[in-house]
Formats: sequence, structure tokens, C-alpha cells
Amino acid sequence: MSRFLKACRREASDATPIWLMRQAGRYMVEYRTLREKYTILEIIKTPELACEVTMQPINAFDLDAAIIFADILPPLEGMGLELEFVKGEGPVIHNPVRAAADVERLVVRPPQEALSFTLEAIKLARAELDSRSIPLIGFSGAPFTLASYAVEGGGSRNRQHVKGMMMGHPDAWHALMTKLSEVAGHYLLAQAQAGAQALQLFDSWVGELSPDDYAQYVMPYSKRALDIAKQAGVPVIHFGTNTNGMLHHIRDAGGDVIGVDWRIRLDDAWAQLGDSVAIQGNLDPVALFAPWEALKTRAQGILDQAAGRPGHIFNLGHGILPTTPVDNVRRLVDFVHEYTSSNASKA
Ligand SMILES: Cc1c2[nH]c(c1CCC(=O)O)Cc1[nH]c(c(CCC(=O)O)c1C)Cc1[nH]c(c(CCC(=O)O)c1C)Cc1[nH]c(c(C)c1CCC(=O)O)C2
Repeated sequence: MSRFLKACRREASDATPIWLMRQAGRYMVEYRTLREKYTILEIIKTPELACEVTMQPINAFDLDAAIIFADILPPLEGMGLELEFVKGEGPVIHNPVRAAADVERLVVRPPQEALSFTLEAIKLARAELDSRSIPLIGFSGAPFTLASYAVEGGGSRNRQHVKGMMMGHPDAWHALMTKLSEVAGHYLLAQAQAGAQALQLFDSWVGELSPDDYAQYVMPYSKRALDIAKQAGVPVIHFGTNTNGMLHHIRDAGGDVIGVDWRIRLDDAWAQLGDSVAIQGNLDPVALFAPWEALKTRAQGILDQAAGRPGHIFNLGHGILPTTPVDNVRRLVDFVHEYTSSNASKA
């Protein structure tokens, strides 16, 4: 079994596995070249192109897992929202969900119908990855992070609309979150059935909530999505940022591996989470812009916090940034393997 899948199961392996959130993307010239010809949605919806981009970082670096090239937002399009990636601005939803009637209009379609392109891309990527024994990760946005885009209509600083619905219109909120948890859960399950060997639920913006609001208004829906995904029998990573005050809730919602960011020490997070889960993280993505020696010291600091405890997957605490120097990515990946390989630790 691969290092990555062993770590998901908290089993020891020959070295600490590493992959990077958003590892396929604009910091790579191969990706930028393809983007001159196609929009991001065209790449996502053309299985051959999505497969090609999935492989770009795998061909360039010694990564321990691939993640299917897609985005968290196409499932919203499948529900009837009009999604556009606006240059220089990020994603925009032209018909955001603001009232109970908008929630009612949202349709829950089977992923095989609404998101077949990604399921097809997974099959193509698996065929290429199998010969190299590299596992493939499928993913979905978590209900709150999806709600955040659906209700705000895009990125947002204070999330006034989405929290406004949560706090002021509980009926609409629960109806919305019920639909989103079904979509996210079945999308994850379908990706595993198409061939993904692990799954990640991205709750990127959940740290904007108080722990009590998370427990009451969000956790049951993340749990529902994770329970559906669990039926696939593959390891599930549950990732959030800014989750320091609610790690026990994140763990209790579900997931075999908990992803944490750099705002907490890895060993503190793992102590809070306990022995029942593996951990993923947690280098600050900005550290990749530092001179190599400074980057190395930081990576080493994280690896030392996990030393002797199987079940650490090295990753960033959030997605890799667009202008990240590629040389530092290569050196980081190799360093994590060298520093933790069983031979090195015996020497
Ligand atoms: C919140 C979120 C989104 N998308 C995603 C999240 C959760 C992770 C996180 O918090 O970073 C997840 C995502 N998006 C993308 C992947 C691909 C797989 C991978 O290599 O990790 C993954 C896992 C491709 C993408 N998704 C996007 C790009 C860049 C688009 C481009 O090519 O112009 C890529 C490679 C666009 C996107 N997609 C999204 C935003 C806000 C943006 C615009 C800002 C940005 O460019 O980073 C929503």
C-alpha cells in the first residue's frame, strides 16, 4: 500500500507522504500554457484536459498523491446556480440564494448526471496513475463553504448574507444545508465509485463561525455528507482553516484524517484531536516564498512535531499560491521524504 494511504490509516511507512492542496495550478508553467487556450471551466468539463492537468504536478515532483483537477463550485452549477470565474476577481454566482424561494428552486441531481465530466476524468487519471502506484484523491466543498459561495454570490469578507440566513432564517438555512449535504455526500461517494482512492471535504471558510454556531448550524450537515461518503470505504480527509476553537467538533463530524492550518502547532492540534484520527498539514503556503534554508527549517519543525507518531500527511495549511517558486516546491517534496525516511532516522 502507498505511503499516503498507510498514513491515512495511521500506519507507519518508509517516509512521511506529501501532497499539496491546489497542487495543479497557476504556479506551474504547464498549467498557465493550457489556460491560454481554455477557461478553467472548459478544462474541468473536458475529462482529457482535467486528467492532463491532474498529472502535471505528478510529472514534475515526487508527490505521494494526485488530486483530481476540478473545483468545489461546479456542483452549485448542477443545482441551478449560474457560475462564472471572472478574470482577476474569482468565482461569481450570478443568481445567489438569498430567500427561502431560492432554496426551494435548487435541484439535487445525481452526480452521475450533473458532474459526469469529473467522474470521467477520475477514470482517465486512475489509468495513468495506477502504473506509477500513486493514489488519486477526489474532493468536494463542504456544506458551509458551498453555502458561503451560493448565498454571498462569490468571495466575501464578512459573510454577512450567509450568516444572516443562518442566524435570521433558520428554516431556509436548514433546507439549504440539507440539499448541500446531499449533493456533497453523493458527489464524494460517486468519485470513490469512479476510482478515487481517498476523498477530501474542503470546509475552507468554516473558521469564520463561532464554535457554537458550527455545532448547531453546520456540523450535522458536514456529518451527513461525511456519513454518505464513508459508505465508499476509502479514507476521508476533513479539512478546514481557522478551526482552532472547534477541532473537537470537526473531528466528531467525521473523517479519518483532519486537515489543519498553520495557525495552530501541529502537535497541539493532534493532542486535541487524540489518537482516533490521522493529521494533515500544516505549512504556511507563504513559507514557499522564503529562501530555501528558512523554508527547510519550517518544514523540519513540522516534521519534528509529528515524529514517532504514524499518521502524518505533510501538506500546506491551505492552497498553494499562484506565484510560488517551483524550485522550492521540488526541494520541499524531496526534503520531506529524505528527512523522514527510515534509513535517515536510524543513522
Ligand atoms: C474555496 C475553494 C475554491 N476551489 C477550491 C476551494 C477549496 C480549497 C481552498 O480553500 O483553497 C478547491 C480547488 N480548486 C481547484 C482545485 C484543483 C485540484 C488541486 O490541484 O488541488 C481544488 C482542490 C482548482 C482551481 N480553482 C481555481 C483555480 C485558478 C483558476 C485559474 O486557472 O484561473 C484553480 C487552479 C479558481 C477558484 N476556485 C475557487 C476560488 C476562490 C477560485 C479563484 C481564486 C483562485 O484562483 O485561487 C473556489
